[in-house]
Amino acid sequence: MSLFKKLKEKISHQTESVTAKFKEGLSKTRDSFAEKINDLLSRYRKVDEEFFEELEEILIQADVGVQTVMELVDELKLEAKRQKLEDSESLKPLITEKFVELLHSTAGNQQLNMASDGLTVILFVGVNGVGKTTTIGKMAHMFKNQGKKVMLAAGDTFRAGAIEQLEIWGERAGVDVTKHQAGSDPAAVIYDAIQATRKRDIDVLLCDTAGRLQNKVNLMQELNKIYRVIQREIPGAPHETLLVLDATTGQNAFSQAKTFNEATGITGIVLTKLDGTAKGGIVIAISNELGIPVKFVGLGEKLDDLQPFDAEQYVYALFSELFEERENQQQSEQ
Ligand SMILES: Nc1nc2c(ncn2[C@@H]2O[C@H](COP(=O)(O)OP(=O)(O)OP(=O)(O)O)[C@@H](O)[C@H]2O)c(=O)[nH]1
Repeated sequence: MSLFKKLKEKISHQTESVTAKFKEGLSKTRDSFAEKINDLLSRYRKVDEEFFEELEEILIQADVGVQTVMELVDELKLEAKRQKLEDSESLKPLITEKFVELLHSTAGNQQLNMASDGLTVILFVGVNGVGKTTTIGKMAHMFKNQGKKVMLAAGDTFRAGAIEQLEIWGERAGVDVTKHQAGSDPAAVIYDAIQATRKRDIDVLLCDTAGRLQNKVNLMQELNKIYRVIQREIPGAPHETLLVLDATTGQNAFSQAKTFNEATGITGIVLTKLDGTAKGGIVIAISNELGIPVKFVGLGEKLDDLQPFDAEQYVYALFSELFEERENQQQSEQ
């Protein structure tokens, strides 16, 4: 069975709408990526050093990350040699396979860690403008659809407008928001929110925080205080600390991830605005080079555009047209 068919089979257990979302959300990346790879394949019948160099270039341009690209291409070269693959066409399934392999081996556990009993607390960190508030709103909607009772805590008391913005998302998702006045202590907001969850039998508490990267010491102190409050109230919490990163910022996302990871232990990444970039290869670079799993991706602005990250769906969305087109072409030539 061709790799493409295997991939298709693997994702067939999911609903078509998820496949469609990934395809639509990754259309910019696919368009530039697929076009370049198609062009490469048509120019090189036989693979040689130059072919691999050009492939490296394409992957780096898609923000896959230099270190990851080197690893990937070295493995491809070795595997091509081992399997005695010489024509470029036969290398294509191998490229896809390596992408999936890499994502599986480095991405770690993509499932959200939820409390086995009682309240699950999820902390969101990240700089302003990355889509943190939007992500919290989308996630509230997702949990609500799963039948869970959700509450939001307006822990970004620093940025003007952040509390109101969270309230708007709370309304949209139909969930309550615990808030204090702007400028108040974020740890106190989160403490109050935890007390409120007890009265209202809440399953999941999603906590916003301020993203003041300019001052790492402040950031650390603030987050540590929040942690202490949460841990004292709910043993084992927070169950997740999710770093929200904007895919369109490319390499900037890396430095943010490094700083936040030093300031606090990140358990997962939410990569937003993947639909807004042609450089969607950043997912691979982030999971491979930072060793932190990408747990969710933002594929659009609507409430249901936040999707659990799925390596197969991602690779299928990037490569399916390329495969389908080529397979159809080959069939019509036969
Ligand atoms: N296309 C697209 N837009 C997104 C996505 N996620 C967020 N956005 C948009 O990004 C913009 C910023 O998002 P916000 O959540 O308002 O960001 P913010 O409030 O500055 O973020 P924080 O300060 O991090 O809370 C908004 O216009 C969102 O609609 C996504 O996955 N795709």
